[in-house]
Amino acid sequence: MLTLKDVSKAYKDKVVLDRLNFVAEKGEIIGVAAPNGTGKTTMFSVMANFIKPDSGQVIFDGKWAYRNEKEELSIHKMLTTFPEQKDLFEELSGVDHLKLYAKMWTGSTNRVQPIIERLDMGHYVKKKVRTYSLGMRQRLCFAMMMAANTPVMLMDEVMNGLDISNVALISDCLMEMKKEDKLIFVASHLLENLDLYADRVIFLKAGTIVHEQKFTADQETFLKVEMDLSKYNKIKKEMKLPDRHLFIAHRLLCIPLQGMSAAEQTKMIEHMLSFHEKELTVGPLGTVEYYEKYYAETI
Ligand SMILES: Nc1ncnc2c1ncn2[C@@H]1O[C@H](COP(=O)(O)OP(=O)(O)OP(=O)(O)O)[C@@H](O)[C@H]1O
Repeated sequence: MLTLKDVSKAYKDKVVLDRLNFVAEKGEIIGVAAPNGTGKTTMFSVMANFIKPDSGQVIFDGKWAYRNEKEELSIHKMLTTFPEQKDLFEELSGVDHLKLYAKMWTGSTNRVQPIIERLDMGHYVKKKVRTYSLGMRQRLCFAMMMAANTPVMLMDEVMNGLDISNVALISDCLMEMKKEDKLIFVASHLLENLDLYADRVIFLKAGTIVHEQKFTADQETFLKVEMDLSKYNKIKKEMKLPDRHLFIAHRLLCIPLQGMSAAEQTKMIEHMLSFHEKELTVGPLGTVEYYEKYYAETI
C-alpha cells in the first residue's frame, strides 16, 4: 500500500532521514515514537509530498510516486494529514470545516452528522472555531480526518491537548477505523496509548528505524526487575547474568527467558526475589521500555 524506499532528507548538514525504508499495508495502525526533533514530522511531510526528499521514493499502491501533478493528485485523493490547529479558520464553525473536508474528499456530507455524534461534538460544533478550547479544536481536527475518510491517514500528535476521556474516545475511533482497512500512522509521545491500538511501533533514531515493535503473540519474554544502578552492579558481581540482558535507563533489569529451561527460569526468578526488589514482572518489553532502551542511557 505505502512504501518508503531509501528516503533521505537533510536540512543543510543536519541529516534527518537517512535512507529510510519500510512497507506499510492497509488495515494497519503504525505508531511512530521518537523524542522531539528526531524527524517524525519530516517523515510525514515527505510522505505527503509537502517537502521533497533529497533522494529516495514514496510509492503508493506500487505505482504512484509523486513523479508529476497527475500522480500527486491521485495520491492526495487517498491521503490526509492531521490538520494543524493554526490552519483552522477562526471565523468558520466546526460543521463548516467538516463539510469542507467531507465534500472535498468524498463528494458528500452524509457522514458529517454521525461523526459529530461519535465524537460528542454536538454542543459546540455549530459555534465559530475562535470560541473553542485546545481540546475542542483537536477533536475537530480528528473529525475532519474522519470526514475525509481517506484510505491513508498521517496523524502527527493526534492526542495533543486531550484529556483522559477524549484520549480514550479517539483511541476507540482509531480502532474502528482500522477495522475499515485504513492505513493510519500515529506519531505520539503517549507511548502507553500506542500499545492500545498500534499493530507495530517504529522507533526513529539518527534518521533511520532502530527498532520495530510488533504486538504479536511470539514477542520475546523477559523477567523484568526494577532496581537502581548500585544494586545492578552488585547482582552482576554475585551471579552470571545472560549476555543478552538489558539494564534499561538505569532502572530496569531485563533478563531474556528464551532458551532457559523451566527449572532455570524458576531458579532465576527465585534468585531475583531473594534481592527483595520493588517489582518483578514477566512479559515482553512494552513501548515505554523500548523507548527508554533506545533514548535513555542503557548498559
Ligand atoms: N524547515 C526546516 N529547516 C531546518 N531544519 C528543520 C526544518 N524542519 C525541521 N528541521 C529540523 O529537523 C529535525 C527534525 O524535525 P521534525 O520536526 O521532523 O522532528 P519531530 O520528530 O517531528 O519533532 P517533534 O516531536 O518535536 O514534533 C529537527 O532537528 C528540526 O530542527
